[in-house]
Amino acid sequence: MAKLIDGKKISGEIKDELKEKVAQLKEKGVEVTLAVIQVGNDPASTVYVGNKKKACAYIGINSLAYELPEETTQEELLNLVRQLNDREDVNGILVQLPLPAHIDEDTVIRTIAPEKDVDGFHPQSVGLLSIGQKGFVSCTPAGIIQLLKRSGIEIDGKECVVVGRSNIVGKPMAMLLIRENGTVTVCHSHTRDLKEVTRRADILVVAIGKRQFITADYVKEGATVIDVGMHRKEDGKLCGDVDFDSVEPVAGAITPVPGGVGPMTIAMLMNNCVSSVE
Ligand SMILES: Nc1nc(=O)c2c([nH]1)NC[C@@H]1CN(c3ccc(C(=O)N[C@@H](CCC(=O)O)C(=O)O)cc3)C=[N+]21
Repeated sequence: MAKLIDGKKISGEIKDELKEKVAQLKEKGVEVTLAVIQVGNDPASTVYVGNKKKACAYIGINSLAYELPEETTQEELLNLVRQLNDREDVNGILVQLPLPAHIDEDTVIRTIAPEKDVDGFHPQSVGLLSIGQKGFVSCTPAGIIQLLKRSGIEIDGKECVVVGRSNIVGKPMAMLLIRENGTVTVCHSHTRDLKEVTRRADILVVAIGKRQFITADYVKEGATVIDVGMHRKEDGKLCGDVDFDSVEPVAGAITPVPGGVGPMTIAMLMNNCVSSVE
């Protein structure tokens, strides 16, 4: 029986800490403001954006919501980002991804002022992370480090295996685990014997985007398993990249979906907003 890593509870603790910080800042006359831009009305994006607004309201962060139509041109979006860059009362800017196909995400991300890049997606933020200097860190991997630390799971000296090499999860996850003195291996679609590699992991982080792909035979007895995936099943329920029922009996600790990594992503976004004014 694995220990359940409760992302909902831990994210709640972080949000309460941030609420206190924001109240103290308010006493000094400092406000925290996040601008969230959504282009089009993809239902999943609308749910996430709604969750972000709710978290802002709870903590006491002002949120400005920009809901732009699907037909918005790249230049119109860039102009809005530039306006927000120039506004002194806006501390953080988040452009919800994915964007419609006629807009180049990379150009949009590069246009966000690095000091307002609360997603940690700007090349400057990524560069600072890779040389171990202060900057915004991508929220999902930052949240995973918090889950491990606050669950008393040591990273120092451990075999850490990350499955997935995306710019927003896999790569920054590897960087953060290195920073914590883990021994890190990154696997991806060209990895020859995936199972052989994942079975070495003391800490296994799975971000491959394949529903319930990781089964017990990929996991060493007692390993910590972190599931970044999110898929909706035919019955409407959410599940991850890890087959929870298969892996849970062999793992030492495991995150559920929902209630694991997802809520931590939002808590770390809030944390980045607060540190953008500090
Ligand atoms: N610029 C940008 N930044 C992002 O951080 C970003 C994004 N674009 N695009 C989409 C992804 C996805 N994402 C999630 C956040 C919270 C949950 C979350 O709270 N999940 C809940 C369940 C939510 C539900 O019930 O649907 C859970 O796992 O317990 C999930 C996914 C942020 N993203």
